[in-house]
Amino acid sequence: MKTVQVDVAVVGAGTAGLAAFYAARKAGASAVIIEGGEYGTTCARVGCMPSKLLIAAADAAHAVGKAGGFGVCVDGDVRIDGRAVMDRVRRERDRFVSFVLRDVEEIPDAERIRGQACFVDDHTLAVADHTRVTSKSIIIATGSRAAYPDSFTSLGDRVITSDDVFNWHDLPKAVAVIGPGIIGLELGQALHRLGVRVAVLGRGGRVGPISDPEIRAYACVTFNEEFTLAPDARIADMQRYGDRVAIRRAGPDGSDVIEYFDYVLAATGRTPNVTGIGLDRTTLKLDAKGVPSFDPLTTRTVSADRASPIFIAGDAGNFIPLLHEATDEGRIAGENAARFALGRQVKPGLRRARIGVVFTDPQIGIVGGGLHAMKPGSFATGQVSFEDQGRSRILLRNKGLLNVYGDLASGRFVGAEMLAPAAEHLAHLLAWALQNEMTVAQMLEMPVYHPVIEEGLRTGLRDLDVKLRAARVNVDKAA
Ligand SMILES: Cc1cc2nc3c(=O)[nH]c(=O)nc-3n(C[C@H](O)[C@H](O)[C@H](O)COP(=O)(O)OP(=O)(O)OC[C@H]3O[C@@H](n4cnc5c(N)ncnc54)[C@H](O)[C@@H]3O)c2cc1C
Ligand SMILES: NC(=O)c1ccc[n+]([C@@H]2O[C@H](COP(=O)([O-])OP(=O)(O)OC[C@H]3O[C@@H](n4cnc5c(N)ncnc54)[C@H](O)[C@@H]3O)[C@@H](O)[C@H]2O)c1
Repeated sequence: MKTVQVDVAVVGAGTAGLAAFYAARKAGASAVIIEGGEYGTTCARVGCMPSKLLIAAADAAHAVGKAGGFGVCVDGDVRIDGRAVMDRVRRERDRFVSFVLRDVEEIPDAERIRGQACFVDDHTLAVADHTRVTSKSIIIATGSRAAYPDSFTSLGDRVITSDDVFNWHDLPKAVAVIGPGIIGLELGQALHRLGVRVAVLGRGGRVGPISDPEIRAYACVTFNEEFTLAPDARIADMQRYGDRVAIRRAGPDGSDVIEYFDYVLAATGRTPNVTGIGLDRTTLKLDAKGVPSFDPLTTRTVSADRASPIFIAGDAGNFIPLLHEATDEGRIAGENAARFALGRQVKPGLRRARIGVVFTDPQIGIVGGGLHAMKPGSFATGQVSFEDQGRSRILLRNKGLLNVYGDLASGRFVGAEMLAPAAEHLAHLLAWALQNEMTVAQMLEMPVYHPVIEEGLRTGLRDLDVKLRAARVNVDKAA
């Protein structure tokens, strides 16, 4: 058994782990990074990048279908070559992965350890059966994995997760996507646009990360115009039937509907990789899901009896499982783990305004914590529909509804939920305003070009401004 002694040991060489490792070294600590799986990160291998590559192909197919609306006639058959689609997805994915691999290979061999790491105690890790690492502080950056109910396993190789999709060499004919969350909606719509028969089936009525009932209802109708989305599908039974899966569920009129699919794509959520890594041998406090409790500002975990030497970052912490948050948390964890190891004070790091984008069409955008996180009665809502919005109509992308929320007491913008064309851009503008604590009146002083989709956002903000002013007049009158 080899032994290694360092200031900081990072478990997991994903986005958060790499950011943590570089930050710890930059802060003057000696560090090692331990990887139990393949190098390359979830984002590049099976996450953000391949999913957006698949969506890009789907959007190209969709654009051909819409061209007639502009008087541009594509005569003859439009054929989707599934092999070519998947070939590009895998080729470009491999290119993104290669950039990560190049960076990882620049890390000196002595600072990189391969193998599954497991805690022995708060300061010690066993890596596979070959290395024991003793470290002044440790960062858990082990990521997450797709999770689905045990009952799905009876479907054998017919149940797949998003990881499997990006290794396909061709497109199947029919896929049932279970779980209308972020992954289910993105992949479900993309597969549909690529000619796969798709049904996206949920439980309980959720649609992606949307918590505003108006936006959710609008999204549900809009997506259903294109493909089957049943957020509360009431699946009675899923059975393997030869090489296919038969799904029995209640149809709209209450009668039984049975449909057959090549695969069930389980998109029922992800679970942090914190089981089986020996956390029971540490002094960490764990939440109900077995995830270490931690302070999101410092990323330091909470230990039973003293200042914890263990930090956590990225999906492993299950706080905001998004790429840019993994990078931020990794950097904060790396800096703080180094400070702790070198006998300095742990400090809060920068946490940015919350933003979420789902790459459907129209896209979903959430800014702030979402409607469900806001105190009832404390805010007003401004609204805009994109159905008659100038630029959106020009582009034939006039589908969408946006709600913006403003704090009644301060007049500040506090969040938004939308299904909108170019929501990725609208959400960024709004997130920047949120982080700068702008009032709605200040936001309306900002320039808006013509004709652009942002004019729609301005209409929503004007509506909100009127409501905030009216509320203030009422308060003044009452006083
Ligand atoms: C299909 C899909 C699409 C996505 N799209 C987006 C998107 O568009 N935008 C966005 O912001 N986010 C997106 N995400 C989320 C984003 O990919 C993750 O939030 C991010 O990759 C998490 O990074 P991480 O460093 O925490 O985990 P990872 O990159 O998974 O790194 C964790 C590493 O730890 C290793 N590991 C685990 N256990 C051990 C152990 N015991 N010992 C040693 N090593 C270990 C793993 O092998 C892995 O390499 C998507 C995710 C998926 C699945
Ligand atoms: N664009 C992006 O930023 C992006 C894209 C993909 C993934 N991600 C990240 O990946 C994470 C995981 O995504 P996800 O879509 O797997 O999880 P999710 O939590 O967003 O969605 C899971 C969905 O499955 C449903 N569900 C759970 N169990 C079910 C069951 N038995 N039957 C039917 N439905 C069921 C839930 O109600 C929910 O709608 C996201 O939270 C996000 O952080 C982000």
